[in-house]
Amino acid sequence: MNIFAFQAPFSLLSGRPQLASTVCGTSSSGSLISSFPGSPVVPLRYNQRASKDLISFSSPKKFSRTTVSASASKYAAERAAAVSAVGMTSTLSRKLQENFDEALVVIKDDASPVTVADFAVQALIVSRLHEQFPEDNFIAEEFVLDLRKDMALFRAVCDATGMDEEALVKIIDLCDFTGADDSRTWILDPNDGTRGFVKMRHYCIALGLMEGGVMRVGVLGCPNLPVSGIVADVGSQLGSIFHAEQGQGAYMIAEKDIDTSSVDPSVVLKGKRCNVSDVTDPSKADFCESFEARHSSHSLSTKIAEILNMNGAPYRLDSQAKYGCIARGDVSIFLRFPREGYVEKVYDSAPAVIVVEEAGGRVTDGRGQPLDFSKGRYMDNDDGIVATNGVMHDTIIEAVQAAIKQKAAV
Ligand SMILES: Nc1ncnc2c1ncn2[C@@H]1O[C@H](COP(=O)(O)OS(=O)(=O)O)[C@@H](OP(=O)(O)O)[C@H]1O
Ligand SMILES: [Mg+2]
Repeated sequence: MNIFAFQAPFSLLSGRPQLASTVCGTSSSGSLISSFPGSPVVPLRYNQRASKDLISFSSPKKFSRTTVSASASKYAAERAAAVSAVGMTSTLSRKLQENFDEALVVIKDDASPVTVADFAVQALIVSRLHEQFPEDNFIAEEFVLDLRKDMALFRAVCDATGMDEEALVKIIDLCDFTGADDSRTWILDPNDGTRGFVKMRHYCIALGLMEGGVMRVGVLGCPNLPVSGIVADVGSQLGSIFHAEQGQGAYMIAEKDIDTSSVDPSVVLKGKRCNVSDVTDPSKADFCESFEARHSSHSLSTKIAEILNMNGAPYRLDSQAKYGCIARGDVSIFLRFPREGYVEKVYDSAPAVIVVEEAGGRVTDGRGQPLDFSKGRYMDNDDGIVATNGVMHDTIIEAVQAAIKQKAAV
């Protein structure tokens, strides 16, 4: 199948599903639609690019680190490479979601789905970064083992990336670094929120660079997130890319404004500065959480909201797009409480944390302790994750602890 050959109609409204159960269905044209009861179904069309743009993505112009001007920040070359690669693959993911083929989904051992987009994005980003930064290490979500489970999927990933089978396996196999704290390691979730992706909701391409155990760069590509506001409406322009570098602030750029054929910082590193909200009273704050109740306890977050007199219903959306919404002040609080036994992976949050922090926010575990991404693929954190605009953080942590105690007492 040539994934670039046609552009299926596609619509999406994100929002607060628990206000009234969100209606999801399939339109006569085959596209998934979602809406709130009582409101009209509003078809939204993505900005679409010519297919030749997509195909040229795999061969960007090359810039070595020495091409960065003397005044550029320490990780400007890395940030530009990451923004360019995420911009390119955001557009590819959109095409793959528009032309989603449910026959090409493999179920992994943890019972979660993986798609052509997950593998294609991982392969394209890692091959670009490996070419530019050959000494760097990679931790990314997907493994060759799952790619080999379905030959049709394997071939579709080759088609989408333009890579042959051998090259594809080599690149995906690069992504299981288990080394030391002082290394330079790229951390990638190529399709954060695959369940959202297959259900035509939100997902995110989340990429970060860690050096010496500290996050230095973070980039979030959110193809279905409007460039302003969380909820897509008629005429919304979709495709928000967030990027941040340690000490340099956080920025948001519309996906369509990125020159993905370049990795020159002066060309690529553009956007609007992100600042977290200035809400100081939790009862006036909006919060967000996972769409999937299996990923984060909605009952605990409801209790926390009660303690804080937060009357507004939460925004529920998949992926690290939620952290982008905190960074640009759309919402002020993000709560995440996975079920007992779930082991947090670094790519679930590392790229996003630096984006929120550089926008002035705070991200900790549910006890208020910093998150540690330096121990390899898996994190030692059983306390959930709380992200806020900073000023309310201690108050929210107190409420989290109070809610956990109340729940335990029942
Ligand atoms: N079992 C389990 N428990 C808790 N959290 C989990 C689990 N599996 C995946 N995650 C989180 O799920 C989101 C995306 O993960 P993935 O990229 O693996 O995709 S998938 O949606 O699970 O298919 C992302 O969170 P949300 O998007 O907020 O739901 C991951 O951090
Ligand atoms: Mg993923």
